[in-house]
Amino acid sequence: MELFSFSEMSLDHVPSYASVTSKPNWSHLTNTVGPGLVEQLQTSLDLAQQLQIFSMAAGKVLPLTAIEMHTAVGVFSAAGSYPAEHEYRSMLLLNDQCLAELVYQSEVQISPLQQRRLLELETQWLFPLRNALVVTRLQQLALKDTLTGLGNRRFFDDSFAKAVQFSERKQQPCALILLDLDNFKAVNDHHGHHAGDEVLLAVADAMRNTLRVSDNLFRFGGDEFAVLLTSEDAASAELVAHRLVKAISQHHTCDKFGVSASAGLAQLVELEDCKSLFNRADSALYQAKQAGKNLVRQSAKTTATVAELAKA
Ligand SMILES: Nc1nc2c(ncn2[C@@H]2O[C@H](COP(=O)(O)OP(=O)(O)OP(=O)(O)O)[C@@H](O)[C@H]2O)c(=O)[nH]1
Repeated sequence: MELFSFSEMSLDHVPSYASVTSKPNWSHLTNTVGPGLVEQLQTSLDLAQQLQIFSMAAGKVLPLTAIEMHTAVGVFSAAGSYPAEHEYRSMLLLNDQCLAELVYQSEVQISPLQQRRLLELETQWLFPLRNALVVTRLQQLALKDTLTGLGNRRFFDDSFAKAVQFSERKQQPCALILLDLDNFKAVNDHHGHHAGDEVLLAVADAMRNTLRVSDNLFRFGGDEFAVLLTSEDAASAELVAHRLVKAISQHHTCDKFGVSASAGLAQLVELEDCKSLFNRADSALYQAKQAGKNLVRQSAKTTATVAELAKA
């Protein structure tokens, strides 16, 4: 069965948005396992928090070591989950749609009676879960570039500020790579906008395939992209930048249209702010373009450079 999918999600799929957000009538639901679960679940629209609330109730039915929830908007694990020998899977269905699949793990065999009691709990979760799924998906859509599915500029600004703050507090490395495609305008001019979009999708694919995690990839619009690296990933940022540039130029679609990418890289230095780090990566990108394109240039990682840029 298909997971509750938002792929073509518009609010038309939901009978009425009001019906999703307004309080449903719970009277038909059995509440034999413990009062208050529905109310507790309704206090949050955060999927991870709802899973946590649910897992506490489920833990009273039997000793569980893990609960994992698979949804169309991601996979979530209850805090402290660890694998065990016995597994039980259950689909959370609402109006013939699968909202989620739950995977329970336990050191002991899960009996039919316990399965039934878990089902009673799951039933109480259906409406709060659907609400949280809708909200999460809308939040995701607001932060994603519609063409490539990468994070958009808004998401970047937010993530960038958080990453810089985190790195300064923890004294950990943080690096920013800005990429701009080379000769992209010619694709639009000679082959049409559709071919241009195909190239942008290919670039996003090449970038995703190059990096371990893709939630730090962004498209600013046009042919500009950014990669935000923190902790140990930031230490190997130069290597990553070279890999990205190579992966883009070697992607068969980019190769077909003669498109490559130039990259500018900057590593955060002590007491530096977002603006300065961004400006240094941007200057390095400019240098890569000037030096002949399809290249990586790195901003000198010195506080003197930062001071000079701040003065400029
Ligand atoms: N197909 C497509 N084109 C876009 C999109 N957004 C912006 N563009 C086009 O992207 C092009 C960007 O132009 P430039 O960066 O100046 O072109 P370039 O040829 O890459 O220039 P260099 O960086 O000097 O190599 C313009 O032609 C825009 O119209 C989009 O979403 N889809």
